[in-house]
Amino acid sequence: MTTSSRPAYPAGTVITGKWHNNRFVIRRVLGQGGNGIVYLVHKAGYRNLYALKMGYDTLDLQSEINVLTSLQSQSRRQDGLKGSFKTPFLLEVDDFTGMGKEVPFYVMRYIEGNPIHHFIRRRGEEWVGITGLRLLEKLTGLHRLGFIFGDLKPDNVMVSDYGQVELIDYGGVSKIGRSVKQFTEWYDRGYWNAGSRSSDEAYDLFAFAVLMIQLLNEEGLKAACAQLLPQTRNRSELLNLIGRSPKLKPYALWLRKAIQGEFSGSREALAAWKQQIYAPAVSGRAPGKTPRWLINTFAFSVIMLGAAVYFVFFK
Ligand SMILES: Nc1ncnc2c1ncn2[C@@H]1O[C@H](COP(=O)(O)OP(=O)(O)OP(=O)(O)O)[C@@H](O)[C@H]1O
Repeated sequence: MTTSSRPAYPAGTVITGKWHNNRFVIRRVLGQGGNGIVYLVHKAGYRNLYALKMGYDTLDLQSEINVLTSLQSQSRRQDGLKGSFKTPFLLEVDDFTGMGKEVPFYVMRYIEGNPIHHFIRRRGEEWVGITGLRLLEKLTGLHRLGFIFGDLKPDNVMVSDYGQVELIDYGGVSKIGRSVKQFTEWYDRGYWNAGSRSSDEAYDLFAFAVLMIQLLNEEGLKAACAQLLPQTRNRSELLNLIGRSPKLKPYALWLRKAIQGEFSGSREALAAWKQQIYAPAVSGRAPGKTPRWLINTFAFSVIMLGAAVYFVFFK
């Protein structure tokens, strides 16, 4: 993420929308990136928490808003989509007059959690299989709507304490068939001279594979990037890395296919990932397969989360 330190509004500041007149009270800064500042807010008079993104540049934020609006209207039209693509992510779009100028902002669902690399560091590498699965499901949902995520990187993947995965920062989302809008070197197919920067499902799958390599062998990935010149960088470096890393072994078949662009699409890739992580672990031959206790723990966490939501909202 590009971090710039622009002045942020302090806690307690009330952001009043020019057009809808809704008032949002800032609690704290959640994060700051190249496109804007994201605040944790609550709507005045209510307890529910939201994330409010204030853009530096009207055009950049507007294109992000257009993508979110389009995603939302398409997911409403498509039946059969599960999970967060059915629950609205974008809640409000407005302008705010502050510090002598008009600033665009939008309000979205607050995603409570930690970026995936922090989550894995804290909870252990055996969580890679299951969080990877949840992330692939999100990407597949987006692909079904006709978009690719584009700028897939650990900072844009949040994982809750219950192991649920959410994508944030839709600034890099583009329609399938167009050019990739925003990318980050390591995860970019073009950076590895492994394909074009056109928006296809394989682009996201490539980035997903690099992200998995990073989660399980960051040092190896760093070394590969540091040693190579831009013109000598190529996918065989990644393939070698996959072959050399014992921790990547259980995922090697899948990762190779994604790096070589051999999946017909994300649905096939998702099915293959599922098969790989749910295959019975053969002691000594498949280190790192998602253990049965973890699958059960994850299922239990989801049930507990459902129960907690039920008691908070319906009791
Ligand atoms: N919906 C959300 N819920 C919780 N935290 C969020 C949410 N959206 C963004 N954040 C936090 O704010 C940070 C910056 O947000 P975001 O990545 O959208 O900004 P950006 O300017 O587009 O960043 P980049 O420079 O990576 O493109 C994120 O890394 C994350 O920590």
